[in-house]
Amino acid sequence: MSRVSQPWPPVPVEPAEAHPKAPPAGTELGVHFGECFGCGDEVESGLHLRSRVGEGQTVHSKFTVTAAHQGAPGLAHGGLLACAFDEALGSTVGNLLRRPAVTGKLETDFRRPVPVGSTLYIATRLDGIAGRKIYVSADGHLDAEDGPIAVSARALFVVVGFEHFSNHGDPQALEKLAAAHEKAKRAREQREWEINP
Ligand SMILES: CCCCCCCCCCCC(=O)SCCNC(=O)CCNC(=O)[C@H](O)C(C)(C)COP(=O)(O)OP(=O)(O)OC[C@H]1O[C@@H](n2cnc3c(N)ncnc32)[C@H](O)[C@@H]1OP(=O)(O)O
Repeated sequence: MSRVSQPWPPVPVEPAEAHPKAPPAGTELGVHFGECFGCGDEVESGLHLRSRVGEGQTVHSKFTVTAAHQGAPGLAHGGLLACAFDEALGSTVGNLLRRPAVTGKLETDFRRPVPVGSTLYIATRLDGIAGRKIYVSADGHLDAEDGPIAVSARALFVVVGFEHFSNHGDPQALEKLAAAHEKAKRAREQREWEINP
């Protein structure tokens, strides 16, 4: 099997313009759900991936590989690395486009082993949109933003209605999440009012 990839995006696309209310470059993106394996701070063995908006249609994420993420002794599990990319790519789509979307297809190229203790710096870019289909890709650099590429990924996200999550997920958890977001929004508005009434 050759490493030569198919053209990307695989179909003609429109440029993926960030939503007018997308967070600007430099913004640290918070945890979108505390119990998320990718970013949640309530999951002890999770990835605790952290992301920052970059210039253009990009997001920079990073996570440190721990013993809980091993496949072979001392090395990150490939599926775990794919999970990190799913999170980084999904966070890029959600935050920059502000449209609910789920992963339809995720393709990974594992180029170098990723040892426990190393940090993967994942640079993600929006590649284009075709109707409900959003194409996005990323490179994971080992131990520095300009380190060697250890893993690359390309994905198709498909825009869905919010009912996707209420019909198929846990409605009670969704309500809890919505209430937490509302509380955070009110606190932010209150802070802004105190600074600049
Ligand atoms: C601030 C917030 C932060 C938010 C931060 C969030 C970070 C979390 C990141 C984690 C994200 C996840 O893991 S999400 C969880 C993993 N993913 C899932 O559970 C998705 C499960 N799959 C599905 O529910 C469904 O198959 C869908 C929704 C993907 C598609 O179903 P559908 O709605 O019926 O639409 P369908 O017509 O089939 O597909 C729409 C178009 O996409 C194409 N398409 C669909 N799947 C594929 C595919 N695998 N490969 C090629 N093409 C595909 C179809 O051909 C079609 O093209 P055309 O005919 O239009 O040309």
